[in-house]
Amino acid sequence: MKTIAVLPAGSVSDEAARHLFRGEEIDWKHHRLISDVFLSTVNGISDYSIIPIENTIEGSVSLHMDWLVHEVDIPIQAEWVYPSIQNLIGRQSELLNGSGELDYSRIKKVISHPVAIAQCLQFLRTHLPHAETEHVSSTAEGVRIVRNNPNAGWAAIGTMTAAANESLDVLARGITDHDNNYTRFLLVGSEPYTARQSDTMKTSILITLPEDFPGALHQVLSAFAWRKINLSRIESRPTKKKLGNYYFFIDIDMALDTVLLPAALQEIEALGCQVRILGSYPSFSEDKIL
Ligand SMILES: O=C(O)C(=O)C[C@]1(C(=O)O)C=C[C@@H](O)C=C1
Repeated sequence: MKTIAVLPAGSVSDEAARHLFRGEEIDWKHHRLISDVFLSTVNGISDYSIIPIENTIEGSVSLHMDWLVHEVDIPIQAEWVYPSIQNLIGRQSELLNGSGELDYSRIKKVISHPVAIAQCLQFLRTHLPHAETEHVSSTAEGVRIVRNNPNAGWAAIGTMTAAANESLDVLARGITDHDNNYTRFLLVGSEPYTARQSDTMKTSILITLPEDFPGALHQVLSAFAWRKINLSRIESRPTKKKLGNYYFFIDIDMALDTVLLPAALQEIEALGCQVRILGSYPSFSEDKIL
């Protein structure tokens, strides 16, 4: 049986993980903090960790990308997308006005993961402009805090699963700014993921450019372009070593052993760039796994 580390039960990560591994018997290790999710696999307690990496509305989850690059060295073994459906959760009985209707003005604080709050800004501006927001380590953690603090006038943003787990009410359903709100998740660990096959493979690499080499990025991109190698993402992040120094996180739409790719990477190394392979893995789009 595989052991998999993930954010708490009822988080979007937990729902997404159960979806990818449906039908399999898994020993789930739930952690409050994403750092502990990573470390569980680093320390050999889990076979894999589940990491949310990018969201339709909010973009890349920088903290998680930085952990993947700076703090740990575990390969990516799969990626998949899963819908992030957020709801306003609380205790309805505490929030009714004299006519027995839900009264948003009674909600003083909304607690959730910062990425989930960012996905629901229009709803918050429209219905809860007076409420303060508090960031916590997962949507499920926010729901747990609301459950533990009755009569405080607090609500959380989270999943229907978390509301059911904590016996709270769903005060408003589907409150994200856009309906097509998906999160891309990574499965990291030392063993390849073989439970499902995908006809789409990806390779993620990290490129550090040589200093004082005008046009280096242009030359790197040319190495892919003239071979007609498609890149699905390119993003710069600070190296954290010197102000103004960046590395480039690049997703390539092919497996590492595809004929053209090793030659492109050799060409890039010959320019004096450092290339780190973060993984070569199957990619599952929502219509393939839903
Ligand atoms: O807090 C959760 O439920 C998570 O799984 C984390 C996370 C994230 O880190 O982006 C994942 C997806 C959601 O859209 C919001 C938060």
